[in-house]
Amino acid sequence: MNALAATSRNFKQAAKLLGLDSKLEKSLLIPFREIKVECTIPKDDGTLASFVGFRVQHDNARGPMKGGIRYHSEVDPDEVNALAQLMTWKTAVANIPYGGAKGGIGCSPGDLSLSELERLTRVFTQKIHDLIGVHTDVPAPDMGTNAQTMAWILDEYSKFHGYSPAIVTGKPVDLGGSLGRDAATGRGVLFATEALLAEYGKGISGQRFVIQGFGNVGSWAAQLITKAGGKVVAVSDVTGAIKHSNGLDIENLLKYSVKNRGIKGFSGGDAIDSNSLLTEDCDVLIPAALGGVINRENANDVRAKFIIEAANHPTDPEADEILSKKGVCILPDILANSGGVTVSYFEWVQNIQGFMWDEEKVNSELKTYMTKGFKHVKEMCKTHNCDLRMGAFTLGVNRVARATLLRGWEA
Ligand SMILES: NC(=O)C1=CN([C@@H]2O[C@H](COP(=O)(O)OP(=O)(O)OC[C@H]3O[C@@H](n4cnc5c(N)ncnc54)[C@H](OP(=O)(O)O)[C@@H]3O)[C@@H](O)[C@H]2O)C=CC1
Ligand SMILES: O=C(O)CCC(=O)C(=O)O
Repeated sequence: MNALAATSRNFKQAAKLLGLDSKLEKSLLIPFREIKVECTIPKDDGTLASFVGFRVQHDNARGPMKGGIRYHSEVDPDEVNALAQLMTWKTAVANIPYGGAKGGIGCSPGDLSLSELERLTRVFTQKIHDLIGVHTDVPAPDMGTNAQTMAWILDEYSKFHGYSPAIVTGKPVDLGGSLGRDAATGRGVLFATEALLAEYGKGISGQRFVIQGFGNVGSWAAQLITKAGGKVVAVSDVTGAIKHSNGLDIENLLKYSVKNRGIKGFSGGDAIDSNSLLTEDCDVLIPAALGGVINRENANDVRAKFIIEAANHPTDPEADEILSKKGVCILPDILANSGGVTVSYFEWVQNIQGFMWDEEKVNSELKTYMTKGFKHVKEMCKTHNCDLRMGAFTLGVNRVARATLLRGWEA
């Protein structure tokens, strides 16, 4: 099932549980605005290359639309639409004053030089600058983009609108980025996992983790889990997968992967088939890369007891059903990975206030938001007698529906 069909299916199930009016349901599902732009750049060798960029602004009932920008070969309009919708429910679950958006460019960032990436980012920003804004739509990093990408967007946007640090979050600290934003999604994953495991009388310490993806989210999650006493027994990235049943040396693996642009060839573990990573023996599985990776093909073989969705939409609804029958507990993306957008909100607040928080304050506020989010989701599970995914969806959708109704429909 594609990402849009899967996300819309979860939304509709939540709307049914909430008894939403059918017209309101339809209006919440349809995006506010879908933008598609053509971006042509001269490559370093002088030839021209064309790319298609997207920004889907899904909903703004609760505040400015917010969400990352992805650079990946598989970016397509349906996927961006689904990811934008997920942002709407995620910001509502986190209870931060935002709506949802997502963007992306269909490209392979690894095949572009730094100057080509800069040109592409600047052209994309030129094409969308009048449709984003500090109080309308605020981009951030996602797969294939990072603080440097945000710095280029900030610079290009500021040429049209005057210096505007709050136009993006996840930017370098030297340009007004927040301390702690880089680690925030991984740290939020740690806090959410702690909250979930505590319900089962368990802690991070002694649990065995498998992590798919060793980029921003996966590598921070691995470092923080290790620091908290967890054992990361297998990890993968695009170059390969590696396993060590006594726990990988994450610090060294990180150094190795930065130096070698991937984990392939790391000598501190055994190389395994990337396809088998998700079905490795472990207590907690953390997908932190692409969507749709846990599906009907492999769900029956998953051996983890808990799945923490650090990636967006890693689990297909068909897999959800299979895993639920197997008794696997899934902490859904719109709660599990909401630490990133939560600290993005802190960054935006700091930019607007013109005041910088120290890292301790950022991390402790993040813990408060993640813990509250988990508690509110559990309350919805109790009210609607549903699993954590539906608990999160009903919480998010209900908050957005209430804001929409309060704002009214008068033209
Ligand atoms: N960044 C953030 O703050 C947030 C991100 N997310 C979600 O988390 C996920 C990861 O994002 P992020 O860490 O930022 O992205 P990055 O681009 O930093 O990292 C992505 C990682 O996934 C790896 N990867 C890509 N394809 C595969 C594959 N087929 N198998 C195994 N690994 C693969 C990449 O490998 P390689 O580097 O070798 O290409 C890389 O290690 C995405 O789903 C994103 O939407 C959610 C909330 C916030
Ligand atoms: O930090 C943000 O604004 C958005 C992060 C994001 O894209 C996500 O949570 O999926």
